[in-house]
Amino acid sequence: MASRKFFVGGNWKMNGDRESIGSLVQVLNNGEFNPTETEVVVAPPMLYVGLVQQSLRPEIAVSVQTCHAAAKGAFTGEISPQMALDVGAQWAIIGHSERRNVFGESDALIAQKVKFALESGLKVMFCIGELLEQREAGLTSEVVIRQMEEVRNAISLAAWQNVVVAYEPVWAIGTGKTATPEQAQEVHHQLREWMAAQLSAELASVTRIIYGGSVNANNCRDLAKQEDIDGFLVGGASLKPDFITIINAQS
Ligand SMILES: O=C(CO)COP(=O)(O)O
Repeated sequence: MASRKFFVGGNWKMNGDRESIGSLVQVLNNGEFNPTETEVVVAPPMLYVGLVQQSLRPEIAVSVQTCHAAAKGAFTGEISPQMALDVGAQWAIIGHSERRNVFGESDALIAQKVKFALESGLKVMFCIGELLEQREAGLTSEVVIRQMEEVRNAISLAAWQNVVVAYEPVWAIGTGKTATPEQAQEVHHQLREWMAAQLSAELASVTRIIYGGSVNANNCRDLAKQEDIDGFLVGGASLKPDFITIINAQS
């Protein structure tokens, strides 16, 4: 098996204020983990990205939670990859289910955003995942593969080296209902097979596929044991000291 560096992202979503974010940064700065074994990235709300970047230990990278597919211009409320890079972010989360389902971002728009972010020099946590009714209708593979295809059609093969794929079943996000290790492994394995067939055997073996959806300090170890689960994208638990336990899930 190819060695893929374990990857743990913390998606803080629209949570926190200066005080609580300051405390969380202290927890992260004091937490023990081995940066040669695990890559750690946190995504604060946009307004705090620069502040977090300045106060956080350098072994933890900073991400934005979305960014637009243009460098600048008349896009009220948006930020560009260039701005993210300017304040020290190295990553963007793109295609999160809340962007897709609450803000109506289409597969096509998300593919454009992934393309533009990568071309601008950001690395991308690209999120995919099915709704509960899609899972119940047996459409999980079809949905996640269609989401992958949009991005495959938009970016070059070389660009995939800066992509981490985050499988986040929508029914597991913020619900306390985690996919079982077997359910997650099944989808991750299908994604890796799709990559081998549609991208290359090399990309299939090196690309990290991480799981998101109610990951916590109790369930992370069993999930991390699965062959095709290369880490996590964590929401609620990334706001707590539990995040340090999750970072160390594989050690
Ligand atoms: O959406 C998520 C991470 O991006 C997952 O959120 P929860 O861990 O709160 O379920």
